[in-house]
Amino acid sequence: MSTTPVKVAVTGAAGQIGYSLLFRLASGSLLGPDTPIQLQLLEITPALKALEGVVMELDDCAFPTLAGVEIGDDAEKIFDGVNLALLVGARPRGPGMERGDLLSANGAIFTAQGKALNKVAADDVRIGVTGNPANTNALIAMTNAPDIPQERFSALTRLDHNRAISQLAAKTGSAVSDIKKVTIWGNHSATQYPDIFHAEIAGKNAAETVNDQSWIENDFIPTVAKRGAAIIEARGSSSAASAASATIDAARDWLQGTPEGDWASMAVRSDGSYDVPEGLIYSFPVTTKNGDWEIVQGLEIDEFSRSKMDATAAELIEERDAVKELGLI
Ligand SMILES: NC(=O)c1ccc[n+]([C@@H]2O[C@H](COP(=O)([O-])OP(=O)(O)OC[C@H]3O[C@@H](n4cnc5c(N)ncnc54)[C@H](O)[C@@H]3O)[C@@H](O)[C@H]2O)c1
Ligand SMILES: O=C(O)C[C@H](O)C(=O)O
Repeated sequence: MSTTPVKVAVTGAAGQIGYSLLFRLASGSLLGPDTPIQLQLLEITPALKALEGVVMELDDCAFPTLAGVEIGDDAEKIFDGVNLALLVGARPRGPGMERGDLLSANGAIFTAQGKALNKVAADDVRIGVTGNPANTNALIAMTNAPDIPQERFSALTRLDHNRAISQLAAKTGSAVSDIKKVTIWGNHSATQYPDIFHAEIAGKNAAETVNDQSWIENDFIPTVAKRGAAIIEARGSSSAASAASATIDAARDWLQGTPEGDWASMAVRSDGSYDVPEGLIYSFPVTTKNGDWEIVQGLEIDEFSRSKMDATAAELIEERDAVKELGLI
C-alpha cells in the first residue's frame, strides 16, 4: 500500500447520501485497495453529533484503506489540502418541487465553499458537486474560486447516465456491461437530454437496435429525466444510495480514466462545443485520463437532438441569470 493518503472531503457527511458514500469511499471503491484515504467531513454545527456517530461506525468497520477521519463545521479547516472535494451537502427537494426551486436555499452554501476551496485546497484538487441544483451550484463554486482552474469543477449527471443504461438494458434485454457511449446532455433536471443515438449495445447502434422512436421520446427520455421525482414519490425522500454510487463512479472515472471504447457523462464548463454557450456547466460526453477530461467531439446532432440540447441550455442560462441576480456569481 502506498503511504501518502489521498485527502477526500465530503460535505453534508451526516446526510442520507453521506451515509452510503462514506463507507464506499473508506472501503476502497474509489481508489482501490492499495491507496489509503483520509476523509475530511464537513457538516453544519447541529449535525456534528450525528456525524460523530457515523465516524464511530466507520471506525467499527476497521477498513484497511481508511487512514483517518477529521470532522468539523469550518470549511477552511476541513478543505485544507484536499485532493478531491465531493460537495454533497445541500437541502434535497421534496414532492412537487423542481431541483431549480432549491437555487436560493442552496446557492449560498456554494459561494462559501468555493471561497474556502480557493484558499486551502491542494494544487491538484478536483471538485465534484452532487448537491442540487448541481450544475448551477458547480457554477457558483467555480466562480467563487478564481485561482482553481475551471476544468477542475464538475457536477453530477452520472446518476442520470446510469439510469439511462439501466432503462436501455431492460428494454433490449441486454447486459448493462454491453451498453456503451450513452450521453446525458445539459442540466441535471427534467430538461436533461438522455441520448442513445450514439450509444452502442454489444457494438451495435442502440437507437437502431431499439428501432422505436416513440419509446425513445415518450418513455425512455421522460423516465430517465423524471426518475429523481419518481423515487421521491415512492421513497418519501430523494435517491441516496444510487446517488452515492454515481458520485463514486464519476470521481473514479475522472481520477482513473474512462474505460477504452466508452465515455462518461459529466457536467463541465462548456468551451462552446456543440454550440453550447461557453461558461455554462453543461453535461457532455467526455473521456478522461490522468484526472483530466475532454469533451468527445464530432458527434452528429440531428434536429431532434439539437432542440433538446438547446432547451436544457436555455434552462441553465435562466438558472445562471437567477444566481447572478442573487449576487452569488
Ligand atoms: N446530482 C444528483 O444526481 C443528486 C442525486 C441525489 C441527491 N442529490 C442532492 O444531494 C443533496 C444531498 O442529498 P441528501 O439526500 O444527502 O440530503 P440530506 O438532507 O439527507 O443531507 C444533506 C446534509 O447536508 C448538510 N448540510 C447542509 N448545509 C451544509 C453546509 N453548508 N455545509 C455542510 N453540510 C451541509 C445537512 O446538515 C445534511 O446533513 C441534495 O441537494 C439532493 O437534492 C443530487
Ligand atoms: O431528484 C432529486 O431531487 C434528487 C436527485 O437529483 C435525483 O436525481 O435523484
